[in-house]
Amino acid sequence: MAGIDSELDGEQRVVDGLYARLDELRAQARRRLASVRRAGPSGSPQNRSERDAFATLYEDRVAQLEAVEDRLAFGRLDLREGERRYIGRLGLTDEEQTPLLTDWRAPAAQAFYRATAAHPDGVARRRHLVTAGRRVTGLEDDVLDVDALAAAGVDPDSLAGVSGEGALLAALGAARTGRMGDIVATIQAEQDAIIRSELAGALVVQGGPGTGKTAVALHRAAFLLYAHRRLLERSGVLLVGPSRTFLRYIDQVLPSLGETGVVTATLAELYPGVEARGTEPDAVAEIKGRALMARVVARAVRQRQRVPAQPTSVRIDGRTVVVRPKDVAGAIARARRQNKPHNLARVTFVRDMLARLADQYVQQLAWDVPPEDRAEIVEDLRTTREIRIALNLAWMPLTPQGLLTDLWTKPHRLAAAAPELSDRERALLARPADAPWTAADVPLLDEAAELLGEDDQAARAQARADAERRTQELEYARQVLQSTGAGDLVSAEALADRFASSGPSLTTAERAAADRSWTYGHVVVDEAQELSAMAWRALLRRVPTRSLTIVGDVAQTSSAGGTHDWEAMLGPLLRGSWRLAELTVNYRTPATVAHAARRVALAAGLPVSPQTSARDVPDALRLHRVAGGDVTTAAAATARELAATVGQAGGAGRVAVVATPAHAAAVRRALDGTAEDAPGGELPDLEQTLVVLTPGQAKGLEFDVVVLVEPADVLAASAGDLYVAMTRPTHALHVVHAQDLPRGFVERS
Ligand SMILES: Nc1ncnc2c1ncn2[C@@H]1O[C@H](COP(=O)(O)OP(=O)(O)OP(=O)(O)O)[C@@H](O)[C@H]1O
Repeated sequence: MAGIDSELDGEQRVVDGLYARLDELRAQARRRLASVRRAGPSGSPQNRSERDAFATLYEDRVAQLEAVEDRLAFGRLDLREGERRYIGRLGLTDEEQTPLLTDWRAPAAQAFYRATAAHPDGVARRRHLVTAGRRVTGLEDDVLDVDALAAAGVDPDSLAGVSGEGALLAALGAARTGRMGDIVATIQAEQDAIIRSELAGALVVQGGPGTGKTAVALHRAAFLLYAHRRLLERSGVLLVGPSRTFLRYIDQVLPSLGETGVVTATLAELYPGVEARGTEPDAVAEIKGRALMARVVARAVRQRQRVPAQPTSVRIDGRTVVVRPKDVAGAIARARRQNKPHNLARVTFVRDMLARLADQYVQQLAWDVPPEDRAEIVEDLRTTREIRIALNLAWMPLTPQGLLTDLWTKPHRLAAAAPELSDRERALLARPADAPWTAADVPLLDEAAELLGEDDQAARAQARADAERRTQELEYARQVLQSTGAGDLVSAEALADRFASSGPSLTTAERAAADRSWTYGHVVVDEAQELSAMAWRALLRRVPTRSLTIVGDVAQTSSAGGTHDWEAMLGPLLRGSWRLAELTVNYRTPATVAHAARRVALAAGLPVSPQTSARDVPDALRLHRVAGGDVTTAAAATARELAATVGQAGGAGRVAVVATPAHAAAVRRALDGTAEDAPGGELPDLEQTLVVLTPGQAKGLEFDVVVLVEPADVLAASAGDLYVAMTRPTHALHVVHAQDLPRGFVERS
């Protein structure tokens, strides 16, 4: 024991030293920030923008250093050659640039996650440091090379971790807080391989519930930003999640890993300027998500380029010009040959038609028209109302919203554009003109925007001017960095960005989120099985390099437009060019519950991935049959009781009731008397001890205890939903039911 105690003391001294250095760096960044702020609001505009840029820079640095307080250092590697390396949340060096702490993402840290006794990778011992605040409370050693340790004179008594819970099991059993935490101290080898997988190409990560897909996706984003900082800082990383609630659940993870610049969005938010608040039946969303809708939208656009049946004669200054169907057909054909988006090609069409009409006009004059007068004639024709109307009817300028509204509200337009759909399917798509946009409309708007284009002449001139200004700003930023010596904190590019945005300060993330045509350096998609073919098209447009991390589970699919087969969905879109990685260990759900969920999913025919559970918990599956009485009242009572015992001092411990929407509303009423202020609703607050959710809302989340209401009804809606609901708890699943349990729920002996 004395050996362990003195080891603990030794580690405490090291950790104290690391925190001291962290405090020093924080103080330094705060001092720099204060001195920039003290400079006051005077000076030339150039000075001011420089000062603002530095202020933001130091603010970011202070925030970053604050975010790494918890478990700053969590590991140590003793290499065979005798070197010792501490692993932590970020890299630290002393004033002489001697390394004190190695960033977990650095190549030098990789062995911490990967080395095994069979493949020690030069490591003699791996040590996990368990800390509470700044105190080292425990150690756990993996001896990978006994001989090397003995040769180095290590006292076997000083080896820790033979007793006590491992760092991983401690993390898995900890009470939940309603916010996802990082797993940086306990990343497992199969996860690490995915996190550090190369940037290029599309990587699909398939894994059952609780295998760490979300955790891995987030750590991978942080890793890629570290390993490819220059590239990704400018182009940005987009993280797509299934709902706002989910994005809120995970929003602490990246900052705790020192990264704040990732754009997060749901698919419904992907089209700037459109808030998709509407809801619609799954059957409607499914039709809108089909790949053939790309053809429908394209056809709808082409059908707005039309040759009139009759000529239109227009009198102008005593002469007659005729908009002839033959001319319109010729002008349409020429404009189409340009292969430009509709609104841009329209410019060619109009120019061509006006030239033809001007020819007619000139032929009626008794004299030769000089070129400068001809331009005037063209202008007169262009501004003549009847001609404008005739040309618009032939080639209408369109907005994506206008085009789509027309399709949903005018049955004849939809019938013409979508002959592939049945009458019943087209009837399903009909809706009133003032109905709000839905999430499934968003990819269609995006598709339309792509085909329609905008008249971008002004935008292109602006882009040229911006490029010129940028070159100057970059040069200036380089000079500033040279003279201030702040090059260790920021690149010239990042500083130039800050100069450029001295008005409202826009980061790469903000600019990317506001720009439909922004292309990201990397896109991470979570719960990717839910995306429809049209959603994928919209997403892939934002990452032309196809550098993607796609994580999901094809057994958990609940949306009708989603997929149960990665190859079927992604094969055609990525032309077969994607690689698959699988996660096989369930870190969340106790084995008993995981087995029950698996049996139910298999009985329902879902494509369940094989997995093993990292642990089991006694009494993890509890069945409550309600004989007489109401199942939702019984569920509310059970949940209230559990919340009282699960909620812990310090605020940890969470209970969720998961039920169909109708049952969820009833449970909420039973809990609080009114539906309005009951826990849950549209945007549930996951930090409450007790929350009521639908399976869709619970997707991707986890709780200490889950109360599942009437699984037969959940199954009737979607087998994927039941699988999701059953796999949310970290400790226990309580099932409250009046009907028989679905097949597979109870193991037959
Ligand atoms: N290596 C690890 N160390 C500690 N905890 C881990 C590790 N891997 C996963 N976990 C934990 O397991 C739980 C499940 O992880 P996560 O939510 O990422 O799984 P998932 O595969 O996305 O699940 P689902 O498909 O249900 O959404 C989380 O609490 C996560 O922190």
